[in-house]
Amino acid sequence: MDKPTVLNKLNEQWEKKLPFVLFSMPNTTKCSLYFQDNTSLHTTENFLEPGFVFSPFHNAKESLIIPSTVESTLEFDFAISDIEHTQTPIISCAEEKKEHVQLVNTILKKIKNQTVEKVVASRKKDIPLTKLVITELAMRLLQLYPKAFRYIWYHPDTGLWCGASPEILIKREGNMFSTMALAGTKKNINGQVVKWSYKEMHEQQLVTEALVTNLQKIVSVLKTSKPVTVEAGSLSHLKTEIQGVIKSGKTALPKIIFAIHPTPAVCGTPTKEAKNIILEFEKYDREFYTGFLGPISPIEGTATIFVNLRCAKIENETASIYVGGGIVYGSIAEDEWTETENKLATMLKVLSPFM
Ligand SMILES: C=C(O[C@H]1C=CC=C(C(=O)O)[C@@H]1O)C(=O)O
Repeated sequence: MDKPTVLNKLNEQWEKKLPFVLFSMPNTTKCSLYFQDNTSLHTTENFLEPGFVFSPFHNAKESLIIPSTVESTLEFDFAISDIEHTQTPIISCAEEKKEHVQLVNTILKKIKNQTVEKVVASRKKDIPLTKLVITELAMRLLQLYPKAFRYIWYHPDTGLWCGASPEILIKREGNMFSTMALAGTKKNINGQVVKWSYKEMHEQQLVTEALVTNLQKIVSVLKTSKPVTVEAGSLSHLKTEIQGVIKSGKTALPKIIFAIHPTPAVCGTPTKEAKNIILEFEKYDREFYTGFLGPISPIEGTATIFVNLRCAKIENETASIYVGGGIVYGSIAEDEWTETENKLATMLKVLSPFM
């Protein structure tokens, strides 16, 4: 299908307030659009039906799905052309900073008295938009972050979500799977090699350990790489790749997902205690941020599911951008605030023409 036809369909769905999801896999220039001609809200528990699943951070047992059939799928190829790389100044808000610093300090107290070892503290930043052109949003997202998993999801019951995620939760093909432990954040400075501190390496190591421990129950072979530095937009992270073979090829995808979700890259460790702290002390509902999403292939046992990071929700001419960071012993509240400010840049760059 050609690009104008697919973008016209995207526009039509958006104008008529009908559900759709547009996405592109990392390092590809192929873009898919799944759409519905009614506003039914579909859910899935077994992830067997082909489509695009969308799950919240909390209470993710029932995932939303936009089913994909031949009739309800369009695809096009695009070029990574020059796009205006606007740098949007971040307008720091003293009140928001105070709140986030308070949250980080509360978590640091919990770490000190050994209730938890790590908690991911997050917040949302609301930005008024003047106008939103859905096709332009799509093309900016696709072209600005070619290495990320890029998506726009819309359903009248959830509102519009979009993002450029650097993190795979699970990639499965038959009984082979891979995942990654992604944590630690530094802002890229031209020409400088990133140096990681002990605190950042420890913060990332906790994610690797939790993934390995939780996966050991359902896999027969498990291989982990050495941590390496990877770029995600204007940031760098530490990443360990984990690959393996699932004990029984028939193990259902949700079983694998729920063995690891939510990982300490988005929640903390131990999981239950970290999640309770998040639900009690974060002053907002994460909804789909730090949930998971991605396409389930019609080929049984094949799916790539991502973590919903570097994302925003757009509703009533306001974009809410979601950002967070891992807190461990030795974290400094002021630095954690700066890290979340730096993470805002990913979606601010996409949204800048609409602000
Ligand atoms: C929770 C987020 O990032 C996670 C992924 C990479 C690095 C992270 C960190 O350095 O804390 C976070 O664990 C976010 O971007 O909102």
